[in-house]
Formats: sequence, C-alpha cells, structure tokens
Amino acid sequence: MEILVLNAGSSSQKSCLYSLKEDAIPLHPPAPLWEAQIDWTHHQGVAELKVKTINGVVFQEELNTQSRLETVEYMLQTLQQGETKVIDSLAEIDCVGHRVVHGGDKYHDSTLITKEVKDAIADFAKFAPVHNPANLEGIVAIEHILGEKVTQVAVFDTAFHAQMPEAAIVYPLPYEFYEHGIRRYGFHGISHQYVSQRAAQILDKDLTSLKLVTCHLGNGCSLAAVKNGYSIDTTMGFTPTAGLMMGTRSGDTDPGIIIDLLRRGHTGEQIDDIFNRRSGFLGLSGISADMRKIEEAIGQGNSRAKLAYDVYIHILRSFIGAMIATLEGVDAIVFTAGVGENAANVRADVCTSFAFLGLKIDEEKNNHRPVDRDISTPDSPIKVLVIHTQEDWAIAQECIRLTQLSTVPS
Ligand SMILES: Nc1ncnc2c1ncn2[C@@H]1O[C@H](COP(=O)(O)OP(=O)(O)O)[C@@H](O)[C@H]1O
Ligand SMILES: CC(=O)OP(=O)(O)O
Ligand SMILES: [Mg+2]
Repeated sequence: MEILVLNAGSSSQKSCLYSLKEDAIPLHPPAPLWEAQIDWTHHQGVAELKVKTINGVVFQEELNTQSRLETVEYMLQTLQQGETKVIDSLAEIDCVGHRVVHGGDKYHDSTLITKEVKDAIADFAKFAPVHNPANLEGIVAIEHILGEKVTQVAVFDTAFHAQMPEAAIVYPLPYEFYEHGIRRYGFHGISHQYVSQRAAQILDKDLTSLKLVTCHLGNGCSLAAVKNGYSIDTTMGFTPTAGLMMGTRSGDTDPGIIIDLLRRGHTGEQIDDIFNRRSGFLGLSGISADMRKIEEAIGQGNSRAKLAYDVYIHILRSFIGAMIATLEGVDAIVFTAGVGENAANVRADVCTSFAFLGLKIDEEKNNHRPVDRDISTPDSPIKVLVIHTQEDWAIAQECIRLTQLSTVPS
C-alpha cells in the first residue's frame, strides 16, 4: 500500500511517501521512500524545495513562484521523475492523508474527504487563516494530479483535544458565544498525541498512568496537558494565534489591545496581519521568525533579539507551570518540533525554573544530537524527553485505519 502524506504548516509544506508491504500497521515508524519539504520562509516569492529518497538521493531547488498550488504540484512530480523518482506513476498511490489544522466542532475524528468535508475545511479557514487554506490547496493539488476518485483522508489537529473537560474549553465570555462555537479547540493534536504515545514507550510505562506536559515548539507553538493519554488542557484556543509566543504569532495578549486598535480605525484584516504575521519573534526582534537567526543575532549582541528570546522563555515557563497545575503533578515534560527538538538552550532555560521540584537535566544529554531520548538525570523525579514528532507517520496510520474501515463489509 502506497500512502502519500501532505503536512502543511504555517511556514512549510512537508510531504512523504510510505510504502507498506501489507495493510497492517508496523510497530515502529517505517522510513519513508521519499520525503520533500517546501520552505516559504526565506524570501518573498521564493520557495525552497528539498527532496530526499530512501536511497540517499538529495535534490534541492529554489523556485521563483507566488503559487503554492503550482509548487506542491511540482514537488509531487519529483516522485515519478528525475533522480528522486521512487514510483513509476503517481497512479500507484492508494491513499493520500492530509493534516488539516482546524476541524471546528464538526470533526472529532479523522475522516474520508468528500465535497462536504472540503466545504467545511474552507469554512473553518476563517478561524485558521494561515493553515486551512494551505491544507485545502494540498487536497485540490492532489485532485488535479490524481483525479477526484483517489482516496483522501483528513486528519485534524483539533481532534485530540475534542474531549477536554468543559472548564478547559469554555471562555469566560457571554454563554451565547460558546453556543455559537466560540470555544477553545486546541491544535497540534496529531503531534501531542504521537509524542505522548512515544513518551510512554521511552519511559516504559503505560500511557494510561502518566501525566505529561507535551511542548510542541515549532514555528507555531503549543503545550498540552496529557493525563492518562487524554488531552485535558492546551494553550492554543479558538484559533492557533493563542497561547505561547511563536515565530510570527503573538500568542495570548490583552484583548484590550484589539479594542484599542479597532477604536483607532484598524480593520479586521490589519489586526489579523499584526497578530498572526507581524508579531512573535519576528515582530519583537525585527530580524526573523526563525530561532536559528535569533540565536545568531543574540550571539552578535543584538538586544532586541535577546528581549524576544527572554519573553519567549518567560511565557513558556509560566504556561508549563499552568499545565502542571492542571495535571496536579507531572511525570515528564516532552519537547518536540523544530525548536523543541533542536534548541538545547531553550530546554535548559525552561527546565531551570522547575529545579524547585527536583527536576534536573544532564547537560551532555541535552546537547547530544539524536532525538527520542531522556535528557534528565537519573535522580530527577520529573523526566525530560526530546522526541522527534512524526506527524506524517501518525497521519499515515489514520489512512490505514480509515481505508480498512471503509472496506469492511456492512
Ligand atoms: N537547529 C535548530 N536550532 C534552533 N531552532 C531550529 C533548528 N532547526 C529548526 N529550528 C526552528 O524550528 C522552526 C520550525 O519548526 P517546525 O516544527 O518545522 O515548524 P512548522 O511545522 O510549524 O513549519 C524554525 O522556525 C526554527 O526556528
Ligand atoms: C496549528 C499550528 O500552529 O501549526 P504550525 O505549527 O504548523 O504552524
Ligand atoms: Mg509543524
């Protein structure tokens, strides 16, 4: 079974092809035959494409394009053409799984993509304006290339948080807002769920006995409080703008700022741009949304980059504290995604705040490269794990599950 996965984030489009001998789900994530990534963060109008195959072939190209759709189509051609070719024809693909960021209050589980599902994804774009349109573009690109008959599955970032207790979901606004779907949804659920399952494996404990704070720190950032395998709280909210400070998003601020901006004549579009695209690391530092560039600038003595870093750590620590309180304790803190997996200083600066609970990390293990490891000292009562998020593999597993369900005779 050939499964193609498209994972569109705010700054990148990641994709991979899994080839499975049987329809059974293997115990460990298999290596994808082909992996590709489009990065839009470098220059306006330039997409950086990187492709890697299981045989070690690497292909890299800069594309001058404004069209995300065209770029995705170009990326998919590398599956069947040139040195990165791994299949004879795209028609060999049995199923395509998509990460879909916002499923609203309609989708609590993965689903086969139909016209109705596409309409709903388009409708929820008003709540996730950076993400849902990119997710939909991926679905449309596949239809262009493989025709509308190909099986496509939507796996929602909101689904893992759908069962959170009502007190964690409801905003203290007039009750009618809740009745109209204005509530906390939470995101990065595919990642939070995957890393909590992986954490249980690494700790050699049953997930149903664990209290975990999972920290997904990428371009978008969020935490989840995972108790006995269930998300019971998370930092993102109605939209992925909420919670922690991020690459270009503000995270939580005072709603009074929005009221003030409106009174001073700013439009909704302008406010959206400020909070989603011109805030966070980019807005504060004036340099970049990318943690690597921020670290470089700090090294060169840039004070705004240092301020941006300090605000990021301050907010991150306080939200981790809040998640520990919600859990009434914690067995492990898990770091994942681009920043969480790579930025050893972020992990160290966060963890020192919890030394009063006995938490201690081993500096050498923290600075060590390979992921999926415990970086705490043996006597630390709270474990600290670095886990490579495998959203793509989690999506592929949902493709297997759903295609099997849909072929079971009724
Ligand atoms: N070696 C590194 N050191 C520090 N930060 C890194 C490193 N590699 C990647 N990052 C950070 O990870 C971020 C992207 O994370 P990722 O999870 O890929 O984001 P997304 O899926 O939201 O596009 C980048 O913005 C960058 O700041
Ligand atoms: C939901 C979200 O913020 O996703 P990403 O981190 O991919 O931008
Ligand atoms: Mg991501």
